[in-house]
Amino acid sequence: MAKKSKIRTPIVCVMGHVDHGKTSLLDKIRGSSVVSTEAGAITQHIGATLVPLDAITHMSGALSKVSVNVPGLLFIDTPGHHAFTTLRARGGALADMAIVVVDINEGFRPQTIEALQILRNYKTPFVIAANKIDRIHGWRVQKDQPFNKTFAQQNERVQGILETKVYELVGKLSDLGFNSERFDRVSDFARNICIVPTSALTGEGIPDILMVLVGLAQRYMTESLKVSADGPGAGTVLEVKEERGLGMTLDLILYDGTLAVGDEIVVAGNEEIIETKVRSLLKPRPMKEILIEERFERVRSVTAAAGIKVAAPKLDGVIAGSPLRVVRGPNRDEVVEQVRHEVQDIQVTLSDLGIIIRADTIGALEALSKELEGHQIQVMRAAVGPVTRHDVIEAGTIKDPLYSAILAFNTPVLPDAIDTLADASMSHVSIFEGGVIYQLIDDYVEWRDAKKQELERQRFEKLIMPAKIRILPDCVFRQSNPAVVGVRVLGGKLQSDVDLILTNGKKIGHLKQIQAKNETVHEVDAGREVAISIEGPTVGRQIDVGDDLYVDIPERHVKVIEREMLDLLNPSMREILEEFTYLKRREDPFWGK
Ligand SMILES: Nc1nc2c(ncn2[C@@H]2O[C@H](COP(=O)(O)OP(=O)(O)OP(=O)(O)O)[C@@H](O)[C@H]2O)c(=O)[nH]1
Repeated sequence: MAKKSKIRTPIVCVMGHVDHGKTSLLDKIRGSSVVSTEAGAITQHIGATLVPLDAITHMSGALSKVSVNVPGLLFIDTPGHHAFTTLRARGGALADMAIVVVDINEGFRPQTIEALQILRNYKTPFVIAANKIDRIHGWRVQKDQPFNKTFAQQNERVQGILETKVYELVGKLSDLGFNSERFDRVSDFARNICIVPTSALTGEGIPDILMVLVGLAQRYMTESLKVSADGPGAGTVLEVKEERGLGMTLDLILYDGTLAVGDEIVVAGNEEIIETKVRSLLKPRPMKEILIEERFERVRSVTAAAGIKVAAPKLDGVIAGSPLRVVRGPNRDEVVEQVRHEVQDIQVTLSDLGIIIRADTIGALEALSKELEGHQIQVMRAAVGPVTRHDVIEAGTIKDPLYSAILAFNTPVLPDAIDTLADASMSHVSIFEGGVIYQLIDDYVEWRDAKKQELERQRFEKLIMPAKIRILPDCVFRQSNPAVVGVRVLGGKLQSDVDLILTNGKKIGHLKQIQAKNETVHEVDAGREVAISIEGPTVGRQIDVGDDLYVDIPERHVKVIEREMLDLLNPSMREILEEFTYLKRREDPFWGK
């Protein structure tokens, strides 16, 4: 089989909402190794599980008349979005394909939608496992059977429920812009996403989901899965671990070429690029040999795709998620440059003005930034690692307060950053933490919108509003210094601390205080009668009983009100504003424009 094709095993990641069955599905796939001897055995790799094609065809009862040259499937053992986004290969996702697990009884939940958005961003083919079909009331379990066999055994009512549930998923997917169908009705994988009803508990539908993945890989990925079997290896570091008797080791997923003992390799360290030589390659021992003292089995070389442990000198400081490349031939410098480039090349679009984002790995940062881009939220700085004091200070000095925020995805906030945040001068800065992208974004958007409203309200409060008043007869309480007179608010909203003019435009003085029923008030609406004190004029000279006065709104306030806040004015205020600007624009048509 390996000779027939130069196509490598596709790498698969399982995603989905909490408790919908990701781990159980992986366990079931792993546990299916108890297949008859003629089928290839499922083998445990480091950080991954290999299911050979023979085992898949055997399980599904599918005949090998379909010419398949995908050698099998390699499942990453860690399920979830985070594994998907964090594990990268050449700037894209390490996983070639994904299973999105959905509890058929619960339907789509936030993380299901998030998984789909991530897969769409990465353009990764995927299949939906409509899981927990055995929970449908009245379901008759047909252990480990392909879907069509078990479906045929169900009564009409149960079949009907399953159909309805599947169509609910089809509807949801359609809302999100995906065409989908139950897998056995799909003829064109390019047009439709396959929904495979499964039970991770009973194994029903598991053979089908494996077959659909093989089909997807076969049809759409054969180009990208081509490897030169003896070409230099390329992989992604899952973890850096110290192992007894071996020293520092790397758990690696090799996704291209081969890796052999004695190969020169290049990986990225915290501070620098590390060049070293493979001392040994280790695989987990099969379960049945568990009594043998040594936990690992040594191999001379591995070919992609595979999960393998690499022991080598100088591995201290290697970053999880780092690329690993084999140097073969004279291109050493080129390979070093490639590794350096891949680590530095964080594909995040940055703006001069925007929020600050932090994440635990390069891949996670990139995923977060892609989502933010989708929400049209600008990012000013993006970095791997915990939130620092410097981040808080930087967020505090951003000009637009709506961007004074830090999003920390799967990464902690350092104690001195928390201290700095507590400082009064940083009270306008917020940090949002979490392990779920959509939640982080929702939290930020909610905060931003509330802040925006608050700022608008404050601005509105500071603006001088239009008002027109008339000095009433028999209510002159004081002639001057200041003049105190009774007035009726003819229209608009009268506020204290404003300048007044006559209806001919002549400046009169400053309205200092408003008294309504012997109490000082800051503003009164149209129709009310109040006493006001005016600094400047003398009653009987500049003003008199029966005079109408306007509040003299400064030109720049008129600009803001007319451009942005007209909707917020009531009809009476709008009417007075029109009269007032008409008066002003008689002399200067562009006044306040
Ligand atoms: N009846 C039934 N129960 C299932 C099935 N799949 C998973 N479960 C149960 O659902 C629960 C959650 O399953 P997990 O596999 O832990 O779900 P998960 O998606 O990995 O959850 P997290 O790791 O917490 O995100 C467990 O109690 C499982 O036994 C299924 O197909 N049928």
